[in-house]
Amino acid sequence: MNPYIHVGNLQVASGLHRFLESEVLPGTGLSADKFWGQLELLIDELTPVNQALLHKRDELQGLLNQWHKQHRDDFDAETYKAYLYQIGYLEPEAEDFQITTQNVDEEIAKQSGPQLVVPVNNARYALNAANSRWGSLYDALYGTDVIDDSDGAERGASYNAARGLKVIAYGKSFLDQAAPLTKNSHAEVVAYSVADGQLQIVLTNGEVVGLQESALFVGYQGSPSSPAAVLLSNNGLHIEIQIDRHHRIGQNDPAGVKDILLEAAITTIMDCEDSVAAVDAEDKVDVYRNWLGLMKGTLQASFQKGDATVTRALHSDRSYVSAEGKAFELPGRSLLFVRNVGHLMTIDAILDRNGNDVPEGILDAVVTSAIAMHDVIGNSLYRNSNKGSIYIVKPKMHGSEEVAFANTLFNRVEDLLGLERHTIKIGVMDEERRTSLNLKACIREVKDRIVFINTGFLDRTGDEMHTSMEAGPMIRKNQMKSSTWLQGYERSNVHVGLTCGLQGKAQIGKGMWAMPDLMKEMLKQKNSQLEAGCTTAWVPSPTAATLHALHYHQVDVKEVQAQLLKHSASYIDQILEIPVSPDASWSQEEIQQELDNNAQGILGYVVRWVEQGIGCSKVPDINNIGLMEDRATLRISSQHLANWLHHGICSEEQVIETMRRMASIVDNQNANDPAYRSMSADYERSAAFQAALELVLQGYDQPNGYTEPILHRYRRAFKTSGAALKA
Ligand SMILES: CC(=O)SCCNC(=O)CCNC(=O)[C@H](O)C(C)(C)COP(=O)(O)OP(=O)(O)OC[C@H]1O[C@@H](n2cnc3c(N)ncnc32)[C@H](O)[C@@H]1OP(=O)(O)O
Ligand SMILES: O=CC(=O)O
Ligand SMILES: [Mg+2]
Repeated sequence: MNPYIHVGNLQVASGLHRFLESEVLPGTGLSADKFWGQLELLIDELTPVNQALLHKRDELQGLLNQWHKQHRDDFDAETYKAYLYQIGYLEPEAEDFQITTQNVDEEIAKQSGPQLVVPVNNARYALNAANSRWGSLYDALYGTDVIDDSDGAERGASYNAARGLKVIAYGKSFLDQAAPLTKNSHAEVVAYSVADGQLQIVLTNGEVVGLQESALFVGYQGSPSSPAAVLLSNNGLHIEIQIDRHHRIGQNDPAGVKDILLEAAITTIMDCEDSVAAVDAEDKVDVYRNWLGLMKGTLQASFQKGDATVTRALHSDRSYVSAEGKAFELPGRSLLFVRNVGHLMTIDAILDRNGNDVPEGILDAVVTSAIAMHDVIGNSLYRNSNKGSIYIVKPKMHGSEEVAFANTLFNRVEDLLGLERHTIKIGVMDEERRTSLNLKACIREVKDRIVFINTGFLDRTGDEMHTSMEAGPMIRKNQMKSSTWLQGYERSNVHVGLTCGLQGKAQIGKGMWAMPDLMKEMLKQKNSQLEAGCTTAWVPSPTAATLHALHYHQVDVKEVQAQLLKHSASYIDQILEIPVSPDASWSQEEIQQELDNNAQGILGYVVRWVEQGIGCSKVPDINNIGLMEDRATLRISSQHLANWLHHGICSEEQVIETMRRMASIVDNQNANDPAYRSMSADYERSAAFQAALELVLQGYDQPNGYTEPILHRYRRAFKTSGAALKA
């Protein structure tokens, strides 16, 4: 436990105090005295506002519970809607406006491409993510199920040439789609060269051809007659054809192509929130220190990979010669956002004048912005924002008052740090029902600093269930994605974003692909997000970013948005359609299957969260498909069980029996992890098991169905008593 240092009326955990005074503030031009003094004022003034907003959430939830209880047998959509207006849950339609955000980097304002999310406290992954601006298409194809195993093309311990041939064929057909030749195929090319500013391409039959659209050729590396790389640009994303006739792949390729490098994760979210388990000052400093390393460009991670020790650092920019013969560079790294936590939690890293924990969202805003000042003022080995902006993603806000509060907080942080107004930009997660319904009013509150809206459909599904908990038993989890409310929410988000003028100025983002191993399926499905008008969509890994980049070569998002802008619509009625089952007529087998699946996901995730401090895990579902689980997916599973329990679809005994049975399965799944503690050995003494059970049995009472309060409590207890429990 960190002892506290008294600064003014604040008490600051000594580890955090040391970190701020000796690592963050030096080089920013800020004096520690001024920093602490201003922080105290900010905490004094904004904490009560934050608390009042949380109080309003509870009040509204209470009113909704009551209304649904009274109208179970006579639900009427119009009466319901009128009531939502009456209690202020639905806000009056905001007047038309256009956002006016300035100094937004091209990656956000102009380029459409994948957005990667990564737990920032994992330096190895965070660096990998930052470097995922470019990804090897050949590696991404070879290593995933996009290439099938038939005809001797399985993945094995060593390179399989049969699989390699399929990869190369896929890569060349991608080039034919993104940058077609005037004749024939990239598969028939024997040489790429540059002459008179044009790409010249020699085919196997000796014919010299060019690109159908010659402007797609934008540069090269090496000599014009025998380039080491040919750089193309399509739909605003770059493609680098890498040539090396001595390389083990290039030597067997007629044109010497060894790889196709794709511009992939254009932006990355360094996550302090749902993929991270940070419950005290010590954890928060770990989170912040990696963000500092990224903002100063100094972060490194050393780890064992096979027999080798790898040291990973940030990549530098990439150098090319343009078609006209001028040297130029392209960014080597993804543009970084940082996701702060929401308004809900407090943390004892700092105690206020009354000795109370401070709101964690306030702490995050101050510290992550102070850290990002190193980038803004040029204290960094590499530049993140060329426009001098700080990009913060703010999650889990409910309605426009809460967004206005985030705006006030960011104003205050700018004043504290001496930054120009609106240096701190905001990405608004549209992931709570009250925000989806009032999105226009929400955007209006931050119209001078907004740089994205994003449909976080996972949290949003959790909120959907909790908000309407009393309306009845919810449909099964896997039916949610095709339900009316969710379709309406996705469409509405794009529509509202476009009408508020986000195109060309800010991202309209869509949610996570949560099946990290099913890349073939992702390639089939995830282009639909672009066809629905988003400029970016979330991926869980660098490999997924590289593969998802293919979609942006297929779909011209600008064109899609131009078409969508021609239509006006309101989706409120669709969003308000509550996903309760009309008859709840599931068989006992179906019910048990749903319980098993939810319980397995909850336990598999919670056990690593509570006992190992891992905030994002790949957990097999009952069909053995590895799912990305984070706090948002936990919110869904726990709320779903809580809802069925509340409505008597299952009993408490059945939940406990299911959880116990699934705990054994999860134990077996983790059998090879030496740090793992069995849950089934002693359910009563297993902190993870008890936390998982409480998330369900007490799920009804959790604020908005959030999982943080229970997770934090158990993790903190485990951190102090864990050693004893392990013995
Ligand atoms: C609802 C929401 O809020 S979604 C947003 C929160 N979710 C996320 O941030 C998801 C982030 N993704 C992850 O944490 C991981 O991909 C997981 C937990 C899903 C799977 O992790 P693992 O089981 O370790 O993945 P796997 O073994 O397949 O791959 C590991 C490799 O991929 C890399 N990797 C995986 N995910 C990421 C990532 N998000 N960013 C960077 N690198 C990554 C690792 O660096 C590692 O490569 P290395 O050995 O070269 O370092
Ligand atoms: O944060 C993303 C979500 O889906 O929730
Ligand atoms: Mg979320």
